[in-house]
Amino acid sequence: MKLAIGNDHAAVEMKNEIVKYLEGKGYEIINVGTDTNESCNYAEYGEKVANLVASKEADYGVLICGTGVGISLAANKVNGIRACVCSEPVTARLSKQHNNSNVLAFGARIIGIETAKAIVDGWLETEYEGGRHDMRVSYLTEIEKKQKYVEK
Ligand SMILES: O=C(CO)[C@H](O)[C@H](O)[C@H](O)COP(=O)(O)O
Repeated sequence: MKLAIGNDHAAVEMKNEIVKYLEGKGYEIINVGTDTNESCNYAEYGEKVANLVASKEADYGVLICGTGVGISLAANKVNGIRACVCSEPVTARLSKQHNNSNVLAFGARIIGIETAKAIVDGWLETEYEGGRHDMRVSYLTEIEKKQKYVEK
């Protein structure tokens, strides 16, 4: 399975640990950066990962910033992306099971590395359940198609 991973300056160290952890489990990683502690814009990295997932160049995406919020907001601007910020594994599992999330986000300034690993494991191990959730998830795509308020 191919995973795209991106982060801002707040999460370089945690990203590196998560990449090492996931590579050790056999996942193929596309690291879009950033790889320096220089202050940057989380939105660029959220966008890069989201585009890799939307284009199917990656199966899933993992995003880390200070809180997970800014970078997930950016990812959710890309059509087809369902990015969820999670600070514990139960929400991460349910975001896949019920919401078919395709991007996982969390905050390096909010959780520790062991919680981050548990979140990633729970999310990657869980399958989308389908059934009653299908029409709800499909409606998210319908919202994307109906957009008419374009901010200039
Ligand atoms: O987008 C965020 C807040 O939701 C992230 O936590 C960023 O990493 C954060 O805003 C960066 O803050 P900094 O003070 O510029 O390091």
